[in-house]
Amino acid sequence: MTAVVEATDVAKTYGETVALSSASLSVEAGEVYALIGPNGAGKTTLVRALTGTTVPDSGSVRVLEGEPTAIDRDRLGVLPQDFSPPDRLTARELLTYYAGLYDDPRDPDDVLADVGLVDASNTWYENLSGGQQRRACVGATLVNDPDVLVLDEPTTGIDPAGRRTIWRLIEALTERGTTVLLTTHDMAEAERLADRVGLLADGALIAQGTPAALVADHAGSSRLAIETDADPQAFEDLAYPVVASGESDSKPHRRRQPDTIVVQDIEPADIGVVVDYLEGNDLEYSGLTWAEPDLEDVYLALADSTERERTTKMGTETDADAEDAPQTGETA
Ligand SMILES: Nc1ncnc2c1ncn2[C@@H]1O[C@H](COP(=O)(O)OP(=O)(O)OP(=O)(O)O)[C@@H](O)[C@H]1O
Repeated sequence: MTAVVEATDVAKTYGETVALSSASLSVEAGEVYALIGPNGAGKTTLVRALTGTTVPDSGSVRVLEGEPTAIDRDRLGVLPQDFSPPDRLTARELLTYYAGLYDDPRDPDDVLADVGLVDASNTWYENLSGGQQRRACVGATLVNDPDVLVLDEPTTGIDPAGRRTIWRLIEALTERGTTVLLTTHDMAEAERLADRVGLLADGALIAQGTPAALVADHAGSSRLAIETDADPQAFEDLAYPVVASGESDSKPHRRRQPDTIVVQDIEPADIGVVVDYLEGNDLEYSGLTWAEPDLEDVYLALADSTERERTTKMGTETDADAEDAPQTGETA
């Protein structure tokens, strides 16, 4: 397989902020690779390094086997996160304008149809809804029928139906061999579209793999959530691991909701065992929900712990700063 998009040990610092510490990834021809990770993890910085709009402090990037700044622009489509086209162009004029930048562009009306904007084609960009604007921006990346598509949060702000339009579009493109690197906060999007997912946290790729492999390695087991006010100790004799996860005490302003007991490692065929246990022990419950682990669980297992470490560290630093700061009545 040929690496079409490649980052090797990319590092980038802004002042004291380490945006990327050492990030390496490789996207093969025809693959969809999704970068996920918390706000500020470095996703956009990596995308910018890969598309030549920022220069890494160290490490190397290659796109279509060349420097990002030297590649044939006809072959690349890039949607920056903050892409902001002129307000007083209609959706059609916008795509026509971008189509005019290429030697052999697609028909802008076909692209408008692809992104579901035919009915809004004569509306000024500034009067399109937020989701329609994002669709127009996605359309602008498609006018040159690129071989490589880099999309930084393509579906942010787009409604669920529109998101599916964009997903189907990306799927159709990949069927024709387009290579796609995208960033997203939508785990369903990553799970549906991506052949491989990379999880960035604090400037480093802490996990990469197919969604299925990441789920198998990091997401834990299938589980059954029981909505009940029963005492967690009442579940001690159940033959499965059980954890209590109640929020009602921490949100006293809300109407009291039942707490949740989560039974882990349980397959659907064994739900009856739990129901029998509940009934045999007179434990009242208002709902049962079984769930398979998914990419969101991977995210929560890996990124949440780095987020907690970061906030704990920030809290410690703030405490230390407060100790260093002059006390009331002291002079600096
Ligand atoms: N031009 C810049 N100047 C200063 N700091 C920057 C700049 N670009 C990014 N950063 C910082 O680098 C870190 C990584 O930012 P980046 O935008 O790459 O994160 P991200 O993962 O894309 O976040 P989000 O999910 O919120 O879009 C952040 O702390 C950000 O504030």
